[in-house]
Amino acid sequence: MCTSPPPTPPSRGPTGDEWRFETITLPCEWVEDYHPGGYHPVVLGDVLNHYKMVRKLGHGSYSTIILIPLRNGGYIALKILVSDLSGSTTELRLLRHITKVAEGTRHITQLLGEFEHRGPNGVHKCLVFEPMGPSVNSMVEELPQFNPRRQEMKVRYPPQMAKSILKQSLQALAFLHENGIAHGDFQPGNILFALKNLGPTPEELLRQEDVQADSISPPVQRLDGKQDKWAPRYLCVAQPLVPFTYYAEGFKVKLSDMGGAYFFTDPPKSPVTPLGLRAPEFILTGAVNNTLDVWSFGCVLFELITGQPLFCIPWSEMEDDDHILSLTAQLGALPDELFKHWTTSSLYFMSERKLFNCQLGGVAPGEEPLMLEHMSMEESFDRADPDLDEEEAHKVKALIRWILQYDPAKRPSPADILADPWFCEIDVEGDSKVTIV
Ligand SMILES: Nc1ncnc2c1ncn2[C@@H]1O[C@H](COP(=O)(O)OP(=O)(O)OP(=O)(O)O)[C@@H](O)[C@H]1O
Repeated sequence: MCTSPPPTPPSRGPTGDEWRFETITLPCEWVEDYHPGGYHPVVLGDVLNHYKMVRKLGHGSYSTIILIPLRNGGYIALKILVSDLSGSTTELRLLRHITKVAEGTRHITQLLGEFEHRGPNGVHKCLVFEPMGPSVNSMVEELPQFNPRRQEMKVRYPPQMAKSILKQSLQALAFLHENGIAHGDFQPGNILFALKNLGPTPEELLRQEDVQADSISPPVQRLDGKQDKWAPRYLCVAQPLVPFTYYAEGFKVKLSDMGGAYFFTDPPKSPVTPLGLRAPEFILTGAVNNTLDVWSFGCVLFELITGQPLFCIPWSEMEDDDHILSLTAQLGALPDELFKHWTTSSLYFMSERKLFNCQLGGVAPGEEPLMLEHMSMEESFDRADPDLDEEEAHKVKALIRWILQYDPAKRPSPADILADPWFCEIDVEGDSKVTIV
C-alpha cells in the first residue's frame, strides 16, 4: 500500500470515480460530502469552541445539529453549517433580524448565539439554538398509540393535535410575513416539537454512545486504505430527543430552518420549497410572490388532517409535468394565463385543452395514450377518511380550497387564515399575545 498522504479532495460533491469511501448504509449524511467546503467532521466527546459535542440531533443538506451540555447546566443545539455556505448565508441575517422582535422566539427556534470554527474543511458558521425535539414529520411515529404498530393503523395525528400544530405553525408564518419575511421551506420536517425542561437532565442520560451505541456507524474507511483528514472517524445516526419531548395537551411547536427564508423585498431566484408543496405559478413561471408559503401551508393542512400528502411527486425528469397533472386533476383546470406557460402541455392536452394522455413524457411511438382515474382534492380527502365529523370535514375542505387558489392575489394571508373560525375555536397557549392585522 502506498503510504503517501492522499490528495486534497475537490471542494464540491464528487463524481462517481472520485468517491473516496466504503459505502455506509445507515441513515446519516452522505460520507462523500465530507470534503473542503462540506460538513465539519464531528467526533462525539470532542470539544468545539469550548462546547463538548455529545449527541447528534439531526442533519440536513447544509448542516449537522449537535447537542451540547453547558457547564452551568442546561443544553444547547449547535447547527454547524457546511463551510461553503458560511460566507453567504442569509439564514443568519434573518435570524438576527427575528431575534430583535420579542414575539419571534415564541414561534421560531430561538437563536442564542453564533461563532465561526475553522476545521479541515474550512470555516464553518456555527449557530447556537435552543434544543428542540423531533419534527412534526417524525414525531407522529413516536406517539404511544402507534407503538407497537399494527398494519391497519392510520399513522396520523389526532385531529386536535393536528389542528394545534397547524395553528401554531400558521402563527409563525403570520409573524414572519408581518415582518416582511417568507420562510421558503414550510413543511412538516421544519416544524419542531418543544421539549420538557432538559436543564436538570444528567449528561449520561443524553450522550449518544450511552443511549444508543448502535446509532454509530462502523469506522469510515477510504477505498485506498489511507487516512482521511476531511471525514470523521465514524458517522452518527441522528438521535432526536424523543423521550424528552412534550406532546400532551398544551404542547408547543416552533418553525425552524430559516435556511430557505428570504425578505419579500429580496426574493431568491430559486426557492428551496419541497416539490409537492410548490405553487403552480412557481413551477410554471418561476415567479416568486408573497404567497408561496401560503400555498405550502394549504398542502400541509391537507396532509396533517388526512395523514397523506396532497401531492406526492416522486423525483423524475418529468416531475414538474407530474405535479401539474396531479394538481389539475385534484384542483381543476389551470387558468389560461398560467396554462400558456406550460411548454410541454401538448404531451397531455389536445389543442382545445382536452386531456388525452397522462403518460409522463408523452405517448411513446406505437403506444396508446394512458388515461388515469382522477380524484378531486375533496374526494382524496374523504377517501383518506379523516377522524372528523361530516360538518368539520366540510369546513376543512372549504378552507383548503380557499387557500389553494390558482390566482396568488386571491389567496388569503396567514393572518386571514388564522381569523377563520376553524382556527379561532382552538386555543393554543398565549393566543392573546398574537397580533392579527
Ligand atoms: N434546535 C434544534 N434542536 C434539535 N434538533 C434540531 C434543531 N434544529 C434542527 N434540528 C434537527 O436537524 C434537522 C436538520 O436541521 P435543518 O433543517 O435546520 O438543517 P439544514 O441543513 O438547513 O437542512 P435542509 O436540508 O432541510 O435545508 C432537522 O430536521 C431537525 O430534526
